[in-house]
Amino acid sequence: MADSVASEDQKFCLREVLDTFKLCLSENKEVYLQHYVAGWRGLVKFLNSLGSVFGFISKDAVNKIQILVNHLNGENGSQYVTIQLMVKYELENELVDLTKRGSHPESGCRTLLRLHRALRWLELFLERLRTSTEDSKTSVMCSEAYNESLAPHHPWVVRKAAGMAFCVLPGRPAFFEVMNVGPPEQVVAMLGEALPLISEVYQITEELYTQHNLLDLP
Ligand SMILES: CCCCCCCC/C=C\CCCCCCCC(=O)N[C@@H](COP(=O)(O)O)[C@H](O)/C=C/CCCCCCCCCCCCC
Repeated sequence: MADSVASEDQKFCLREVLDTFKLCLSENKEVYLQHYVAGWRGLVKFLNSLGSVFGFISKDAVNKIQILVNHLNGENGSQYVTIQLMVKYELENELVDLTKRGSHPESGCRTLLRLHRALRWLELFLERLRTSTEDSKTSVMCSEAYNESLAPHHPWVVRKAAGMAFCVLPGRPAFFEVMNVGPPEQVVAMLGEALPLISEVYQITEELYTQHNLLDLP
């Protein structure tokens, strides 16, 4: 019984991730960090269900999620409720390494930037998935999205490892099944619902980081 509860808990559900991203935005278009990291946690469940080849990616994502959770639960947690507050607080208190890595390797701003770039990958990948046909290859869609988003920020060795992992991605039918939504038409409909939300969260973060010149944090 305990086992089946645990495995249900670990099971990915696209609806859950969608709901979490809906909760991300406040009325004033601020991004709640708690829901942002919860969205990533949900996505990592998906990644984990694809097998150990993706372990190095999952590990990095979990590590970054944990850094942000530690900020949220820390003594200055109230400064991390939204990413807008986080940016203001960390910049005003000189808690961000702006030009080279130094004494703040785990700043919220730097850590979130890595996930923010990955969110762009997700947006591009899901859009390809949404408009794909039955015989489209997930590995191709995934690597195209990766090349347009994360790859320019990764060293050769990471790009190589990521490329090898993409090659073992399951085909579109199996992929849709893991999403745990229902038949392909429903998956496509739900992707259509999820994408504008993900895109809005991405755009708001992008504008905030642009305003503060934070898009190249080391
Ligand atoms: C809706 C369901 C379908 C899609 C579900 C996708 C699930 C994806 C879940 C998580 C994505 C992983 C997020 C990875 C964050 C990477 C952050 C990053 O860029 N880290 C690098 C830089 O960090 P620092 O060294 O500066 O601290 C780090 O070097 C990266 C290491 C690991 C490799 C990252 C490769 C990322 C590939 C993203 C595609 C994931 C493929 C998933 C396949 C569905």
